[in-house]
Amino acid sequence: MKKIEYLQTGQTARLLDHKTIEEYKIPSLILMEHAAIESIREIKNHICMNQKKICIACGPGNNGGDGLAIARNLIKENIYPSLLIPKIEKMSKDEKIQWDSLSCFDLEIVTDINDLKHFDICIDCLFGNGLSRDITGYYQNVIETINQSGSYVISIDIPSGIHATTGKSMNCHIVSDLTIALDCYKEGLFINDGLTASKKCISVDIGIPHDLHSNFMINETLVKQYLPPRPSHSHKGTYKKALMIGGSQSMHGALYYSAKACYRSGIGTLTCMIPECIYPIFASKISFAMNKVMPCENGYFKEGIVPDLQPYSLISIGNGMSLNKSTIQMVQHVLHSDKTVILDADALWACKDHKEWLNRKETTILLPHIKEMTYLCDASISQILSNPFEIVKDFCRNHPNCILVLKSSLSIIGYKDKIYLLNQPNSALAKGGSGDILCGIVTGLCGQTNDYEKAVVCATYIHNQSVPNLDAACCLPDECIDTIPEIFKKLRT
Ligand SMILES: NC(=O)C1=CN([C@@H]2O[C@H](COP(=O)(O)OP(=O)(O)OC[C@H]3O[C@@H](n4cnc5c(N)ncnc54)[C@H](O)[C@@H]3O)[C@@H](O)[C@H]2O)[C@@H](O)CC1
Ligand SMILES: Nc1ncnc2c1ncn2[C@@H]1O[C@H](COP(=O)(O)OP(=O)(O)O)[C@@H](O)[C@H]1O
Ligand SMILES: [K+]
Repeated sequence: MKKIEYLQTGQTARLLDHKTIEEYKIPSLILMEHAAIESIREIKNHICMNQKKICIACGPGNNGGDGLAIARNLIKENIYPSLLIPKIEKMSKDEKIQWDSLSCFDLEIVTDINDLKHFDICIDCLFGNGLSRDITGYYQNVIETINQSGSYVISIDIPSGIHATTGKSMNCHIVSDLTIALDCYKEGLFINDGLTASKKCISVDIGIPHDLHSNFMINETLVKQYLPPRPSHSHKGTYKKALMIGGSQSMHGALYYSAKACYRSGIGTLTCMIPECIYPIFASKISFAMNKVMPCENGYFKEGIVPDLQPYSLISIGNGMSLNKSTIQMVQHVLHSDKTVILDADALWACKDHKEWLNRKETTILLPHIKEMTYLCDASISQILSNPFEIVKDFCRNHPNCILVLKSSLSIIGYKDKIYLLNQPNSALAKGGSGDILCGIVTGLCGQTNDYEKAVVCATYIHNQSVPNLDAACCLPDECIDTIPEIFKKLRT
């Protein structure tokens, strides 16, 4: 079974290493030994090492120390790697200990960088989390030679040259076939140059106490723990009454998708508030939800309407509403209520000049894609793309009762000082309508628990897993929605 996986910046990962060593009194050499043993286990899961020419390229820090510990553990299995090593006097304290522990073995030392071209497998232990400046000269030469060698490249902790926090290449970087992140994934693996620096990324446990972590990768194991139960003896009133506000003449499909996905995800009762011009078509497509029909003007909600929100405990707003004054008025009215609110699509735009509306006592859940995120912060699309984790953290620090899902092929969820990352690209969702489905699943799950953080994590995962058995290019939103029951079933087993 897959395990719980963690996420940190370069700095916070170092802090956790430090805490483990200083407070938990676990020596760094023990962590290094775990790192070596677990890395070898994973390497074997990916490539056969027998009869292969293997080189371990070690840098001057503890990443290099990991490499030497891997070498010693491989010898136990009768595998004798060659080593590229720094000058002994440049080695860190722990790396020197690892080097001394190899003194009784006669491993080949690579002295000519050109010889790096002749290995089947290269284990990259040049730099990890301690990379502090641009790589030039000798190490640049090493990195470029490894990249051109055609070997199967395995990077330990992070591809050398990628900054663990920013994901930016420090002048040059290794491109790896497999990256084995030690203890936790570093944010830099998923952004900027980091995103394409590894073909595959996994993490291994190296003995850092799990309770030190509070930022998670969203995977099946986590979601199984977070999914709200569905007691057999429940009835519709056990769950919440949700109201979905949205729709307009030209976009009636958006609310239809949200409503259908919401019902598929377990809501107790659902009312859809729509402008009257779309009532006939909407009612002909949806029979399970109640409809609250409001006056309309030019195909949109009429300005100045003040709907009664009292019967509902959960309100989503925004899908298919359009950018106009009545949307702003409705969003203002909803955010001034004492209800849990889910803001999506055009409702996010409506908050552009009114961020103070988000300073509410009740929970507000926001589901922006990258463009919509520009309405919520003072950053451009390119600034958000190159720094998404910091943008999400900054927003959540300033809006402590908001749960933010920054959506793209990677989705980042922020709540207070916590971060979750979903990194499972699914291009079936790269279509209009997908966001509306997410809004529906979020509403459905929030209708079954008051732990909205967990509900949003589950919803984001369930949405991401909706892959009909069709080519990704060909899926319709309805077909994605129709996979939701199977995903729930799998999560409950
Ligand atoms: N005790 C710990 O903290 C553990 C650390 N581990 C490993 O240790 C790594 C971090 O170790 P370190 O902090 O020693 O850092 P690194 O091994 O990443 O490298 C730091 C060393 O590289 C030098 N350096 C940095 N940038 C350079 C550049 N551009 N050109 C040339 N030299 C450069 C620094 O002066 C320093 O000597 C982790 O990524 C992980 O692989 C693991 O062994 C697990 C336990
Ligand atoms: N390639 C992809 N991989 C994973 N998820 C994706 C991908 N493309 C889109 N998505 C997801 O689909 C949804 C699209 O939302 P959005 O852009 O708001 O769509 P719309 O407004 O058209 O309904 C988001 O949840 C996003 O994370
Ligand atoms: K490395």
